[in-house]
Amino acid sequence: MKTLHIHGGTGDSTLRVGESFSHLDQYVPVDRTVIITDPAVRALYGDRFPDCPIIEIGIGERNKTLKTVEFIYERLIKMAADRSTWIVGIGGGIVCDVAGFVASTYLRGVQFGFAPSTLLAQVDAGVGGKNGVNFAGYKNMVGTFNQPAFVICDMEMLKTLSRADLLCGFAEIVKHGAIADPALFRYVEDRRQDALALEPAVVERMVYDAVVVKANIVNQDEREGGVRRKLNFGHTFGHAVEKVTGVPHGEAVSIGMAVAGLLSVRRGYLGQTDLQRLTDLLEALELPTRLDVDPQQALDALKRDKKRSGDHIKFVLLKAVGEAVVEDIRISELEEVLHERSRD
Ligand SMILES: O=C(O)C(=O)C[C@@H](O)[C@H](O)[C@H](O)COP(=O)(O)O
Repeated sequence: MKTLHIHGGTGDSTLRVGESFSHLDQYVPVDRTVIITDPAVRALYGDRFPDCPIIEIGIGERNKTLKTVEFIYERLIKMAADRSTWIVGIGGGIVCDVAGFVASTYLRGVQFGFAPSTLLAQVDAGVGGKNGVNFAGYKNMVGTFNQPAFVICDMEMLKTLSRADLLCGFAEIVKHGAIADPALFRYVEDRRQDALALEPAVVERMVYDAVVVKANIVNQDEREGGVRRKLNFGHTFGHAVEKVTGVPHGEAVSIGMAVAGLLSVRRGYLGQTDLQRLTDLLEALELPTRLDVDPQQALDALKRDKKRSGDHIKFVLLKAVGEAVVEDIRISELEEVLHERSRD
């Protein structure tokens, strides 16, 4: 097991990569803990949960809502959960987002931790203390910055993931390499077959290196005033694709990274060779890089992004593999790129 720390404004987060989630009882007071999970994760791992009350939420992005949050508040009140209660989210990105948001707001905040069960949640949603829910058609519109006391990344849990879920996690690992760690990017290029076969040492190294990138960025800018925006690489357009097509988050982010790569080339920041490396790697990981959606519909969804201001939007571009920059771009510039791409 390897340990990392995030020092947040509201508290510190200890990230334990390679720890077993069966050791959860060492990190929480079991008699004062409530677990939030979903039925699929409970069916797979419920027999190894510590003996605590469990609140189940529905599976899928459509449950990442204030309605689900309200349902949990009601259950917590019925259980007489008080300020000494701990909340632990065991599940994927949606469970972590909802559990983190509830824990940060119930009684103005109680202690919480995560055991993310998907690769995507281990390297992204579970780490960094940014949790929220969708609202009125806007993605992650209502949320909090608040660090979980601990995050347990148990590699064993990845063995029950579907191929599609696994690939979505690799999209976020590629993102971390692309924005800040060329060695991680190269390692994924070299060892992608072993990673897809879930070779334990290879996956654990990729998770650890990706978490190092995220922790370093969050330690510099917890509340996303500057450098943290780079973690949004591929997400600005990706969220629009996700909304319009309903494709899984990681696939949408993969398309978003390819589009951001094209924009980076167009602006003269990124060389064609590096763009090719990015799209080759995503495709080798069986991730999509092309838009199978009406560009206009995606643009309309993009205009509803919370990072838009007037006719500009904050966009993360690449200067090289391993180096990102955040720029305001005109939506019309993005429109040109999308129309060009859909004509190819
Ligand atoms: O932790 C962050 O900061 C990120 O932006 C990570 C993203 O990969 C993540 O999906 C995030 O939830 C997107 O945030 P949003 O602010 O664009 O809703």
